[in-house]
Amino acid sequence: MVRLTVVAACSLRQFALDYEGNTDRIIESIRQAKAAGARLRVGPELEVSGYSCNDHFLEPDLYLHTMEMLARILSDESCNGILLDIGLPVSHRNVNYNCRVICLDGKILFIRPKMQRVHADSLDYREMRWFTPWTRQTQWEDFHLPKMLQKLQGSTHVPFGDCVISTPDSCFGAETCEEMWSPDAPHIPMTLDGVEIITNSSASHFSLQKLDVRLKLISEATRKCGGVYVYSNVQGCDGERLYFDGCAMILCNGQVLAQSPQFSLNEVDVITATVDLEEVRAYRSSMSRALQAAHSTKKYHRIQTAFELSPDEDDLDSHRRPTLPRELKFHSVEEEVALCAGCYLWDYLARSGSTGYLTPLSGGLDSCATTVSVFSMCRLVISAIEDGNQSVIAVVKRLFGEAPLPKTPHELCNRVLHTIYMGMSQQSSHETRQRAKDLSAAIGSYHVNLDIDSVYHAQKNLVKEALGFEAKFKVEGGTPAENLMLQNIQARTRMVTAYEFAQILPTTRQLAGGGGLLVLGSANVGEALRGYLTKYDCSSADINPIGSIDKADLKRFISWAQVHFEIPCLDDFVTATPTAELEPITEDYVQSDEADMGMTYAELNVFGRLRKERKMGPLSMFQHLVHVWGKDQQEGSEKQEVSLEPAEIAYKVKFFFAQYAITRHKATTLTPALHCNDYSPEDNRFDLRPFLYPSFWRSWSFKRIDRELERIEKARKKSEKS
Ligand SMILES: Nc1ncnc2c1ncn2[C@@H]1O[C@H](COP(=O)(O)OP(=O)(O)OC[C@H]2O[C@@H]([n+]3cccc(C(=O)O)c3)[C@H](O)[C@@H]2O)[C@@H](O)[C@H]1O
Ligand SMILES: Nc1ncnc2c1ncn2[C@@H]1O[C@H](COP(=O)(O)OP(=O)(O)OP(=O)(O)O)[C@@H](O)[C@H]1O
Ligand SMILES: NC(=O)CC[C@H](N)C(=O)O
Repeated sequence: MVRLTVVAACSLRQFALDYEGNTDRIIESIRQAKAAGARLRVGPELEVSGYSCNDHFLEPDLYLHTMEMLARILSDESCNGILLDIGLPVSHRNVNYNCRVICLDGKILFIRPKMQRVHADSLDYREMRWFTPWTRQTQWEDFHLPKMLQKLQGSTHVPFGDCVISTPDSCFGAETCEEMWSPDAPHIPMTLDGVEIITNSSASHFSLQKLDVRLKLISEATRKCGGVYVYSNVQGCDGERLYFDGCAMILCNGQVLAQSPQFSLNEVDVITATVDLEEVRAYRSSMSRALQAAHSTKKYHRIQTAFELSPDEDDLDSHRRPTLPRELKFHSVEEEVALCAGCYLWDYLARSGSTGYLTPLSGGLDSCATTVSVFSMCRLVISAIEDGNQSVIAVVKRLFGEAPLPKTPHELCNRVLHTIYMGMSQQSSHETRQRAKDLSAAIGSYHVNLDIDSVYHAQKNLVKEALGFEAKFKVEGGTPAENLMLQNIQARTRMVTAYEFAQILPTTRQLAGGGGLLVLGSANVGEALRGYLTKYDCSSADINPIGSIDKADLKRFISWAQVHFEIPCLDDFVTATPTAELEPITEDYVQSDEADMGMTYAELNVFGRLRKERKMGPLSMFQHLVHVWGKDQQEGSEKQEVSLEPAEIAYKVKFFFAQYAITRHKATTLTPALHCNDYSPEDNRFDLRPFLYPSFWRSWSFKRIDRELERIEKARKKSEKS
């Protein structure tokens, strides 16, 4: 026996506060879902307002406008004939909720608010600041419709609460994003109460290799409970540092049936799958499950509708077949960096209305990675143009004016990307200057090669003239203060010069589109964590596509791009020693990042993850690393490359925390960075900490490390004696 139904999940390129654009995309997705024969369409979380409205969620205007947009969808007859699960914020009895409105044929069936304890509120989410969770499981009450909806509804109230929908042939229930991630996930009591289809409306951000976790959670849910899972997500940059990586999915009993692209420039991606509800019933028919279901006390109020999910005529339709399981498509870290940064940069360019980008290109790996991210964007855009993507074409037309549309990524790159090398005769090597030139030539960017010596000397002379003091570099016998001042003149001059050229280049090149260029930053996550950057230098920019990515991943990305983007000169960037080139190069001295920082990029990665993701203070980090990096590694454990004495580890941990505390103030002014890693130290959104610390050297936690070190060394001596 079969009972077939077609369900649809969407990835929509929503944009915070773009009410009309968002509604257009919702209606288009409904149209596409219907055209594919779907009986149920699920959209992303808060799709009408956009997810990242932040404190706008506290404004009554927003609730008015989302209701106006809902009225537009309900009164659009082309949206009839399909069950709709739409995400929007709703104010109920003066309390704001993050809701799903379930509708059919121009009427609301019920409103389901996001539930107790499972509002997204960690890392980069702040939902509890704007929304109140619905705390009463399986309970509901009447929602008083605003006047504009009363007419359409033909009544004044609809149910509001933790209910499910019962159709003549099945039952579906909604959980919202984070709810699935929680140990108390609603899909468990729902499925034990006979709900066969779970819809999930998400705004789930991208971070490297996270898709695997997401998929595991959904497949676990349906493998354990049986059932169909229809997962929808936002796509693109909706106005914040987060990139939402789409990838709508439909699963049945733990197997993937359909997946939309994880990285695409499409406005609307709709996927559908034909599922056999009888397979769900058969999967669930075990005594153990039946006993648990019988014991479950959570019984959901069922909102009845006469609308069938699997009309008989569909089963008789000889064309309709259940969708076969498939493997989910995953990308490697390198591909993820290329695609995510490329898509994000395109959204930023398109939505900011800017004319293009400018990258200060130093010949080092980081600014190379930022530059190649823009080239990746150009590749994605050209392929979207070839696919006839109208929204992309409209933006490219704005950028090209009367000129014909570009045919290659290089042509597009020449129009939108400007690279600028700002050398100093004594400090800049021929190699870095040449690498910058070579990369620009390989990707087609508009390149400027200049020297900033005259500005540097003018600045330096201010001190000489005003104070009668001639500052010297360390290698010339200067003090650390002099050395720093001279380095920072260069670093900050580069920032001013970058903005100057970003402002004027579109005029000198007579570019269409108006306005200036956006300046891109390229400080990586390790440098930000260690504070190895000059405050308000060229690391200060408008947006930083690589700010939450570590050096090792950037290296992998560039090595990958060398092959896949066919840019042979990238090899030179990967093999070069990272250097700031702020101090004069002499016969026996070349400035090096890792020597300056007193730690390696690899160590910074470890410290960063332990500090943020594993929530370790100095003492726990020391204790943990003694196990991981220590000489006495556990038998049977994977042998680590590092093998250090406890005293060396104690020193490294202390040194890291001491430097971190001294330079933490720089995190307050970091350029907004595309979020790719959950250990990003950008304190503006992800990592809320003080920026004025007492000295760690005299701290109680460091004294505790000393005491612990003493204990370890005593224990070791004792065991050596015996
Ligand atoms: N607690 C506090 N709260 C708020 N602000 C505080 C502060 N302490 C210092 N400051 C401010 O911060 C300033 C010190 O920071 P900053 O000016 O960055 O100076 P600083 O960190 O001392 O030096 C920058 C270092 O970054 C290195 N570097 C590495 C790689 C690249 C680049 C580059 O520029 O390309 C530079 C450069 O070699 C140098 O060693 C102080 O002069 C003061 O204005
Ligand atoms: N000679 C230069 N010409 C143009 N831009 C520069 C130059 N030196 C530094 N910059 C810019 O300033 C930023 C910070 O400088 P820094 O020396 O810290 O580089 P970095 O973070 O090590 O990056 P990279 O690996 O690109 O050199 C660089 O990412 C780059 O954008
Ligand atoms: N909007 C949400 O509830 C998202 C939270 C969830 N942890 C995620 O990253 O997907």
